[in-house]
Amino acid sequence: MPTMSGSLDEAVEAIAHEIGLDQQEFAARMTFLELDERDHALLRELHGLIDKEIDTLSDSFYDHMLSFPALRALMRDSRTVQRLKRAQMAYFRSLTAGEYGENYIRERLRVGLVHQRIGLEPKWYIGAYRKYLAELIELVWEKMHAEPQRFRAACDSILKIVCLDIGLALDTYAHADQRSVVQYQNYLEQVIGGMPAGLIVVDDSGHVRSMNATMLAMLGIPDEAVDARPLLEALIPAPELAERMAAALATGMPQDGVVVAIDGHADGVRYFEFNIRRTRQAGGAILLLIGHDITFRRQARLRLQESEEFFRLTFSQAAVGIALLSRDGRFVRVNRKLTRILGFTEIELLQRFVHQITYPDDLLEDRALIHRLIDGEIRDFQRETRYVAKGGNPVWVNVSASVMREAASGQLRLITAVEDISRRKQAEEALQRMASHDALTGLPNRALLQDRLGQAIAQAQRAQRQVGVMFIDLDRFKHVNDSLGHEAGDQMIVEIARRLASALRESDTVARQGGDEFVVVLPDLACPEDAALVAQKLLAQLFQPLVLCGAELFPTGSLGIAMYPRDGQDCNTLLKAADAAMYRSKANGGNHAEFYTADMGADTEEHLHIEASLQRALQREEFVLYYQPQVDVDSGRVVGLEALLRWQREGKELVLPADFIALAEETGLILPIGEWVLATAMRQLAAFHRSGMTHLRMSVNVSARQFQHNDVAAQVERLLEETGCAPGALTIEITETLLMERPGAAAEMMTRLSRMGVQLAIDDFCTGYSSLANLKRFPIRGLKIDRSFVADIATDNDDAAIVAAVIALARSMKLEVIAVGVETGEQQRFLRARGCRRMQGYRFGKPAPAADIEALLRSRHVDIPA
Ligand SMILES: Nc1nc2c(ncn2[C@@H]2O[C@H](COP(=O)(O)O[C@H]3[C@@H](O)[C@H](n4cnc5c(=O)[nH]c(N)nc54)O[C@@H]3COP(=O)(O)O)[C@@H](O)[C@H]2O)c(=O)[nH]1
Repeated sequence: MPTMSGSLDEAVEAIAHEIGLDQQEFAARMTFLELDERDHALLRELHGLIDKEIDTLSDSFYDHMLSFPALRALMRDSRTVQRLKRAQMAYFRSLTAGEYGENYIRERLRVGLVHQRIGLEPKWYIGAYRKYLAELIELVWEKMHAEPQRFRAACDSILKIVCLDIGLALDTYAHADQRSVVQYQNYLEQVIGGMPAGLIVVDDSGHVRSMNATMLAMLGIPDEAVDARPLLEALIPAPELAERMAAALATGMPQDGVVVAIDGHADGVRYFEFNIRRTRQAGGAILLLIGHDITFRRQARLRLQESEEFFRLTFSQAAVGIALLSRDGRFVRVNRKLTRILGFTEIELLQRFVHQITYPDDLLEDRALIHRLIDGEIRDFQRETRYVAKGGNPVWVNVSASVMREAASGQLRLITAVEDISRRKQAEEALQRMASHDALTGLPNRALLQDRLGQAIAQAQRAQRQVGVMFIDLDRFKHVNDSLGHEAGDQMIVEIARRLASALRESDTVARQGGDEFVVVLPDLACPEDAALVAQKLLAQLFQPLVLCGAELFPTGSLGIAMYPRDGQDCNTLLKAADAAMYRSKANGGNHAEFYTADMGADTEEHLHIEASLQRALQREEFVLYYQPQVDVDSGRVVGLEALLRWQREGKELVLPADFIALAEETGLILPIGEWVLATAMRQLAAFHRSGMTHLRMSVNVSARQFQHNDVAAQVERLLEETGCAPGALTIEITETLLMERPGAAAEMMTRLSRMGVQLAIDDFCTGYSSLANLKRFPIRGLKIDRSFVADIATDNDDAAIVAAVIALARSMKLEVIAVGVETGEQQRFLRARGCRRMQGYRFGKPAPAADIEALLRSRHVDIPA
């Protein structure tokens, strides 16, 4: 609603000016009312008579006024009534005061203005004048009834002044009212012109009466476009709008939300929404159309719908689980994928908190991250963690989480994407297992063993305890492998692994080192005796019957024990110590346990040193061949030579085979070394033959390992070709053990050699207890009687009997026989007496370099002592 600006005085001044109420006008009004100085004097006289009664007059006047509810409503409280009464009394007094100058006029205008402002309509205050006049005249009558002429004159004066007052008040009232209407119209125009909504006023024939600036702008038409009162249809050709306008006109019902599309705008189709109201005016009904351009709102709503649909589809069909959580972790919304990952229904999940489905071990870390997220320390996080599915199984998931504020509720929400990574984790675990476990037995491998041993040491260090490390090597496993085949060997390893594992505690570790070697770690021991007890238990567990390929075996093992901290402070030292102790056990016959002692350490170091030196020796050509003569004692002729390997280390004494052959076999270096021996011996034999000693034979030792891993037959074939050596002059000496361990492979190789014309002899005959049946299977040309028997034939009846039997056996099988290690005449005679003519020993010549041997050979025969 408009309010009058400026003060009451200013408004009074303005009204006086606008209605032209100056001195002249006032004087004219008084003249017309015949109000002159005589009236002034009479009223002044009257004023003196009634002044004291004015208060009573005022009271009864107000009693009358307050008996009308409409007037009572204007005088809200007693204070207002009192204030008005005082004003009224002042007015009554001024009316008869006889001073009717500028102040009097202003005061009258003020009264009229105030009445207009408070809404006291003229009917009330004219009525009030009537009441007031009636009482005043009665009062005057009381004072002047004795003088009727004077009374009549006084009444006339009172009427004049009251009429002057009424005229002034009515003029002011009417003018102020008119001013309000104008002001209100201005106000409305400003409101309508400035309102953000468009407004169209349409008459009942559909012509536009007016349109506000906003609507003109919305439609993109100039002001003049509506001057001629066009049909609205021409400006907005929309049947829907016309229809709804007709309905509003006919029924008077508001028509809201009428959406109209208007084409032809530079920026494409625009959409308007109208609310239609019918109102009445002089001359008939009119329609008010209040319109809004909803193009952007509509587009925004469509986009919102689109994005909501997009989100809904993405959420429900996502390939990952998605969940909205409240800040305390309650599931607020979940998608289908998440229910599938966890096996819970949507309802079940919405009744749970995320911590209720988190794997207990992961809970602490998950919670900490969620708190940091909620506290704003981090914006998001990603973590691999475990949830617990409905059945209780843990499920590995990759969780990506961030926070958002929900638009509708303003609540903080956690939004999480949950990817099921169980299969990847399983694959990783399988890979990890493969990397840390032995494929055949499933036992921890070397890498994991190192890890477990490291942990056991650290734990024992903290708790002042001891750790037992055991190295176990199966006895004669190679024999099983070679004789029963690799499959049987694998079965045996698996069974041994099972036996060892079943004999140990959960906290112990048994690992496979490779081949037939196992390592056991016993953490948290009080003393070495505890380890000894476990060792006995393990050996007993091994020594249980095992049936492989129909054969019953009783596996045994060589077991070495090292103790932390006594024998070493770190993994490697302890493993080496246990290994050395195992070797000692093996050297002492196996099937028992040995604790590590300091002297074993020295052996081990020496072994390592020799191993490295052997490798260098090959490169530096430090190996040489010595040759020992083999003589026919009857003729005294050197019939053959045995090539014997020597290691000439720079600046050191000659090293004999006993000190390095076993190690060379263990490390595999025997393969290149053996090949070198064969080539050198054959080359030397060819040289001797070329120099005329064509009767000479050459024996070369070939170890079992060479037979297993090198194709000796192929090597010999090639070397025969290369060196020009006569195959019939070459004898390959193999050990009896080789025949026993790999009879099949040995037979095949020997047959090939034999077909080339190469002869074969069994070295160390009788040391391996090979069966006669075996001998018959192989293309053997000769036997060598080991020097260990020869040494004691004079003193040991058993040895003498064995040697005699071997010679007899050889003769009966038509095999050549040669005795080695003949040093004395007694031995020579004994052997000769039993029928052995060929001998080798210091009695006839020690092994010597080729050059020295050549001199001996040139002498054509050896001096055979009697
Ligand atoms: N695979 C290979 N093994 C080889 C090779 N060279 C030798 N060997 C093996 O080493 C064993 C020991 O050889 P060596 O120390 O050379 O001893 C030989 C003779 O020196 C020794 N002998 C001969 N007569 C006597 C004697 O009267 N007294 C005595 N104390 N020792 C004597 O015997 C060894 C020869 O024996 P054998 O081989 O059985 O004929 C040797 O036995 C081979 O196994 C090689 O190149 N490759």
